[in-house]
Amino acid sequence: MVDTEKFKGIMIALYAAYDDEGNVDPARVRKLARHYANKGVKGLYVGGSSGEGMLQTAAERKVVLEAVMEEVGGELTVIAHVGAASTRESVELAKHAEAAGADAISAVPAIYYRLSPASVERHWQEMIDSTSLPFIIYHIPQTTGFHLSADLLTRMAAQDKVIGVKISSESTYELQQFKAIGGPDFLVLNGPDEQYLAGRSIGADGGIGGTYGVMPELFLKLESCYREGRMEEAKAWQFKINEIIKNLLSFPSLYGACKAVLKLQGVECGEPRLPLLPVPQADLGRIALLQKQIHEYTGEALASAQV
Ligand SMILES: CC(=O)N[C@@H]([C@@H](O)[C@H](O)[C@H](O)CO)[C@@H](O)CC(=O)C(=O)O
Repeated sequence: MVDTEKFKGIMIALYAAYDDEGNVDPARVRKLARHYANKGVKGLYVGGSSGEGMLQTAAERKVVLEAVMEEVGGELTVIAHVGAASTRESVELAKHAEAAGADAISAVPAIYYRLSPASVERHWQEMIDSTSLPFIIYHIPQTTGFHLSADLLTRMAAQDKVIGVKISSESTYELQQFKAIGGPDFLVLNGPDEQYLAGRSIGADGGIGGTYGVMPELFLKLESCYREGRMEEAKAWQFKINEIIKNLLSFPSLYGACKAVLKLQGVECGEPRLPLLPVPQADLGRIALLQKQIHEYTGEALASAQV
């Protein structure tokens, strides 16, 4: 039986970190991972959507995971997203994740081809069978086009190694249904950061999110209010977070905006890889204003923690 406690809480979907020429930069990856370890988050989700795993070669993805493990392995929970277009590459990455010491692997159904449930099941099963690591399904139908059915989830969740699902679809009803299918010990991790509180309230055990990375203190605060039953306060923090997210989503790419904000926080991880667009020069003033707002809210969150 896998102890799932270490997967519950605030898990950052780690951004990709590149040098100024756009190459994966292990030193910047380590600095980014350390930045979050120092903030007190539960763990990192490496190589997912925010991590641009789908835009990197398998060799690059291995370098990223190794850098993360060297910096925070054993200190933070590390989930390696190993999903790739082919099952072969996903299995290669899964085996590498086990050798590197990751705590779990996770994968999207696959990309580009329209796949049948049988095909996705086989794809995931090959990864699951290739290691002794726990497996977390990554359900993100708006990007993969594959909708995880109750039937398939039921079959997957029946396996001991399949410990949970990260659900990035926007339906909290679906989240609640997934929890009901998996049962109380099956992890359900909230994907839409805008609905963290709604997801938690309806059964999520924690969350994995991309925007957590520019405001971890606010999500940690929201989580602690929720745990302590201070729902009105939790709601107020979720609303503040949503102001920031709405703003982040107004830039040409979310990840470009997040990285530009992070740079102002003193952590450089380059621009996103094309086709994800960086922030245009003309929009840098808006990024500065956004960072100012995050800074103010973070100050409030930290001050209220001391009361
Ligand atoms: C569709 C999507 O990218 N969803 C994000 C959210 O963090 C999302 O960026 C946020 O809710 C803003 O819309 C995460 O669920 C994805 C994620 O955790 C990842 O980067 O792997």
